[in-house]
Amino acid sequence: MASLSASNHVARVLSVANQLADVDASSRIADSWRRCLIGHKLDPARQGPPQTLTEAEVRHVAEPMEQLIRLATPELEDLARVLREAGYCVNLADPSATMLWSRLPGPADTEIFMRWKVYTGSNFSEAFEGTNGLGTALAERKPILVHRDEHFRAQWHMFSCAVAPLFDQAGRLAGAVNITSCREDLGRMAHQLALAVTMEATRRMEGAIFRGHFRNAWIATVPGDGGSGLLAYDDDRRIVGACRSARALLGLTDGLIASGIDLSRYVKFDHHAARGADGVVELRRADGSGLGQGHVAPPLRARSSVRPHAPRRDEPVDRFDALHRLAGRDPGLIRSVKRLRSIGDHNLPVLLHGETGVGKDVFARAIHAASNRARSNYVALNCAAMPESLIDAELFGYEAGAFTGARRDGSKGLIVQADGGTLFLDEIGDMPIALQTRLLRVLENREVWPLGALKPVAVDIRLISATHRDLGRMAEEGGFRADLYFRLRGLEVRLPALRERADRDDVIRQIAREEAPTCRLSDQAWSQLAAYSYPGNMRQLRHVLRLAGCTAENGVITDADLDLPPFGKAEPDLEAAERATIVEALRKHGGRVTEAARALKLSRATLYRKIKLLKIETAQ
Ligand SMILES: Nc1ncnc2c1ncn2[C@@H]1O[C@H](COP(=O)(O)OP(=O)(O)OP(=O)(O)O)[C@@H](O)[C@H]1O
Repeated sequence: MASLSASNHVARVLSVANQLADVDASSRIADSWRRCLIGHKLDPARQGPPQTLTEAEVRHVAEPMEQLIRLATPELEDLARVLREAGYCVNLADPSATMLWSRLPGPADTEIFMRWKVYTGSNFSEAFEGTNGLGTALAERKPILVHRDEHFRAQWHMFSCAVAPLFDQAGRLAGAVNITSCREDLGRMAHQLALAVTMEATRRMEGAIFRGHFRNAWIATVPGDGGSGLLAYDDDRRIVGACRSARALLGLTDGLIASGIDLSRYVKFDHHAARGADGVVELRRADGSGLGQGHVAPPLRARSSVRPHAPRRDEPVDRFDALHRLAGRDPGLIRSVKRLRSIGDHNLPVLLHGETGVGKDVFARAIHAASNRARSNYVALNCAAMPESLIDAELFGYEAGAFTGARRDGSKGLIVQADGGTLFLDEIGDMPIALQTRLLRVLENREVWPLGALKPVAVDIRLISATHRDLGRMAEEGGFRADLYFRLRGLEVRLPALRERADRDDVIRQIAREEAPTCRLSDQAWSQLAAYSYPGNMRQLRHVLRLAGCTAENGVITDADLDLPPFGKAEPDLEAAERATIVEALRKHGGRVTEAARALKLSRATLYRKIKLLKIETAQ
């Protein structure tokens, strides 16, 4: 098909979509153009790059697919090697058409992919970019070639994309494999061949993903017209998994698989022969009719006795993942997580310090999840929210009839409930002095005396406490027991206010995605969000964006949708202002103290002194 000028292309798209002309575009392309014009209300003449995520955002999006990507990578690398010479770039995208893995071809072709952002992080969903290989294959869940001016937007006409959707071990759409070329010398036929190669490679990826997922099960390969299917079954010959083809071939559903249905109801073969050297077997249906020659492979655990032990790389997942996610790219927080990691499973108390809404509770939960106590209780109490007598009873417990109004059978108390796990005491600075003394005794003796009890109860707890107050100063001034303060701060972690975070923009983007996933931010809205000081920190940002997501029109959050009340103008806080200025200067200069000092017109030594005095976290 000859390349058309942009305006001709627009006229052509309009006539196809309005069914005024019978054009030479295939019916799938014409259907997609109609979806783009009428359903997504896209303009074929619009120009501009695709939406692209930052590195941190890509990491966040890719996280749930980490195991799948790892299992598919060897095949993806092979495909990229085979197609590199022909100038194709190769990408793996998630179901929303965001590229999460890419290999660019040689230097001659790479520049154009970079210029047009055909790389990791870019999103090619049909709803944004119009008809294109990735977006359309994912919308239709079918392989497709979108050749040059079959693209909806004229700006993509230099590219040809061939894409095969990728299905996971349960037959669900997990993403798609894309190959894109901008070589003018390659015609449609060449791209059709490359699409066939890509579809084959994608089937092998699906096999690797299935086998990796069901590595502890027996795997039967069942021949079929539309490609062979994979069935996983356990030692009792109950089906535990089936790939998309096997489901279609044998009529298996999630419900049947979840019920642990017998393999013999679907496939029969000689199990003794299946354990032979090559695992090749004759397969029959339950009614005795032949299915053809198949293959059975034993579980990996069985194979590991004859093979060198294969590393189980798809085993979970770093316990510290949640903490790393919360730390984002803030250097101070990253250092704190490193320190937490280095103390390992030692039962060191942690004191979290930070303003309201910075995430002290979620951070405490993440510390618990990263510890060897993760499977035991996490028990939390907010000391500011209760009167002294109630904290006493809640925390330390009491015997039956210990006081008027007590529960008839007494109460174990939160400390005992947290035995073996973690106790989180929020707003510890508000704990009355008498209770501080009792708590100190618990920490020193590792036992609790419930009110009215005749003997103590031994406990093993990890204590995490949190405060927005300056406990050190309170201890100096007698408002908090100094010995308890030192006991609590085995490790002190300062959670910065949102306005101080070096990765503030990342956090705003991430929370916008979570709270208003179908909206985008206008430039003015973005400027306001980035400049605001957030007295309520993450909690406030979440609320603001949640509300904005509800009021936004046409999927765009504007500044009018943002409820950001003026803050901090009434009482100038000189220390906070100085702190904020220094933090901002450090942020601007990538945490480099010398450069920040120069910008602030201070000597390096003075800046260091102020950093120490104001307890500012730096990357150095
Ligand atoms: N790093 C983060 N990224 C995104 N959201 C976060 C982050 N940290 C906290 N939040 C969100 O901010 C809100 C407040 O968090 P949390 O309750 O842990 O704060 P807090 O410091 O304990 O507040 P308070 O001192 O008022 O009890 C929650 O909705 C939480 O999910």
